[in-house]
Amino acid sequence: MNTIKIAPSILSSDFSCLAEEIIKIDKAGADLVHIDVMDGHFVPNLTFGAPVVAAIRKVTKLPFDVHLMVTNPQDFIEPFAKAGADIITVHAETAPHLHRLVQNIKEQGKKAGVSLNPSTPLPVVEEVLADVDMILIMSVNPGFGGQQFIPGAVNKISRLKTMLNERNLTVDIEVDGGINAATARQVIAAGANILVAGSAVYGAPDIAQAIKDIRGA
Ligand SMILES: O=C(CO)[C@@H](O)[C@H](O)COP(=O)(O)O
Ligand SMILES: [Fe+2]
Repeated sequence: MNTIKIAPSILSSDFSCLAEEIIKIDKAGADLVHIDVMDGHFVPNLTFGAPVVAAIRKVTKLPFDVHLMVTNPQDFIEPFAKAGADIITVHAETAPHLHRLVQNIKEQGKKAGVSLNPSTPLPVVEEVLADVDMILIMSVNPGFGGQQFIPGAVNKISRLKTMLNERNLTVDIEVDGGINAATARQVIAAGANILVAGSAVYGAPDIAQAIKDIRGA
């Protein structure tokens, strides 16, 4: 659990050459490809659908970390699973039947993640902690890349880590939004082990160095 994984978000990549942008992070040492799926409803933006994921599945063997920011995640689990997702994360705010959704993801043979917006309290996931593979703590309000890190995420990660330790559970803690070498240091110290970074990776002059700096923070 101590290995830090870096998941560059292709939201910050150049969509006109998406395949090359993914090959670039693969060669630069990324551990996962973070794919932000936005529906223009849960969040004010539109991004990728399952056909895009199926198309880019051909260009890399890196695991696909699909972050579903959609109002009706139950309709998208199977399409994204079939398209080649490895981890499927749903937002707790979109899911009155969160336990069922987590089971649906696992029935597809995929790892199940649950995400929390900055304003959503941790106890919302307490009852599914034993069922999930990953909790994604949002450190920005979802919808856009390039936003500023919300410092309250650090304490939230620490409290989640304590909840997991108390229950003797091994669950990945992913953090997403405003991650760079400086904020990475804080979230790693708090207990996060998967770090999403969009603009800090794709906006860097040397992508491999940026990944190295975040991992080593
Ligand atoms: O889910 C989201 C935004 O909603 C993220 O995955 C962003 O794409 C992260 O971008 P940076 O904050 O790292 O630029
Ligand atoms: Fe994301």
